[in-house]
Amino acid sequence: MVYISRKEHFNAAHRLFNPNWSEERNKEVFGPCANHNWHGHNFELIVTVKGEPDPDTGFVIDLKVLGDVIKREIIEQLDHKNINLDVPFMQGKMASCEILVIEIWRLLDQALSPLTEARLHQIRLYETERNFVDYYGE
Ligand SMILES: Nc1nc2c(c(=O)[nH]1)N=C([C@H](O)[C@H](O)COP(=O)(O)OP(=O)(O)OP(=O)(O)O)CN2
Repeated sequence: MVYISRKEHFNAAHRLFNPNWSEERNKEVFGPCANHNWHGHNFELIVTVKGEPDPDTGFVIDLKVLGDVIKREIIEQLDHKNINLDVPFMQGKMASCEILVIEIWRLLDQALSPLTEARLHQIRLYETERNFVDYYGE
């Protein structure tokens, strides 16, 4: 089994805000990311798939295909967008990196399944240089 990864990048804005809470409660929980404090991040997205290398090509997956799928399904929807307002798959959801990575997995899994026998293994999403989340579809 070989694990192979592709890194992509997007810039997006968001705020952390629970509409069921008061502004005071939002401020208490989410601090400077809450309420009307819209702000942006330079996200790094690292997608790892796993599989056996094809004997004819030596590829688990063509990295060009993987990159194209990530760009089409994810980057085009998120880059230079407001995650809370502009991104259909995040409507009604909290714009945390945990929820974002779960939704990214769902979309990539759907898109990759018909194209390849390789399977998603891990998605790592950096929200800042120091804050990142890993998801394994569990
Ligand atoms: N569990 C989570 N906690 C936090 C999330 C999140 O998505 N899940 N998000 C944020 C903020 O959006 C952001 O990640 C934090 O920004 P910031 O404090 O500016 O992070 P930095 O690493 O750049 O800042 P330093 O404080 O200088 O390390 C908060 N929490």
